[in-house]
Amino acid sequence: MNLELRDVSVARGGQPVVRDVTLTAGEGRVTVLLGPNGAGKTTLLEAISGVVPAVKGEIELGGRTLTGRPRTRRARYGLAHVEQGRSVFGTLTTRENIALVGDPALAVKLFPELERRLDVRAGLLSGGEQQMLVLARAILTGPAALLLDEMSLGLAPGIVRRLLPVIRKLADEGCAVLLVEQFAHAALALADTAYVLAHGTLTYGGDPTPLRESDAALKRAYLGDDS
Ligand SMILES: Nc1ncnc2c1ncn2[C@@H]1O[C@H](COP(=O)(O)OP(=O)(O)OP(=O)(O)O)[C@@H](O)[C@H]1O
Repeated sequence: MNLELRDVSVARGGQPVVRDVTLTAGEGRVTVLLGPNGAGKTTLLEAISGVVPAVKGEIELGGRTLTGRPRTRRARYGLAHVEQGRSVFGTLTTRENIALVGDPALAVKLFPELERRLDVRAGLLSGGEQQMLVLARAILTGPAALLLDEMSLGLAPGIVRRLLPVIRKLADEGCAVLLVEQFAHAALALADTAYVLAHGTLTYGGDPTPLRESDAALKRAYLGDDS
């Protein structure tokens, strides 16, 4: 299913933060959303999953309207959102955290590293292990579209390299992945489509190749300068 946004605007504290964003995260594709701090990336993902309302525009998943629906309904339609901050149930074990949504053996298939940590309290896992746990849980819900918000925050690049192939495989199996990522180069290496958000508006959308090949093009998009 495609995730489609048309002319979406979002406000925070009464101030417009995202303006008239039109984008598609296609089925079976990794779509990356880049942009400087404070550009509105997190806010846009939150509007898609229903954490905050959109003040304007349409959001659809597989042709079904998400706009105006409660979060639970959006999840039933197949949308999953991994928010910033690696929220695990710290006092439950890794196994218990996974069992809330699915079979721990399937999570271990995705991330064999979790096997020897299954009976450890999730709060005691490393940041990288917690992120694997959070990602595995989201994948086990079988999402049609997955929003990922800065999974790599505070993680070593090696761990990020470990997570990205799992995301690629998920997309190859048909999921529409929309990835917000601060490691622009790592994200672009994976991307089928790239968007750049600067000051709340899109400054780039389409083939990631020019951004991959030219730091100057990437910088121009980040600055919102299309001269
Ligand atoms: N809960 C909130 N209340 C009021 N303003 C907010 C709130 N959350 C974010 N903002 C403001 O909205 C703007 C966009 O923030 P947002 O977190 O969406 O950007 P971002 O691109 O995800 O940045 P970062 O990479 O730093 O997370 C910023 O100016 C921020 O200060």
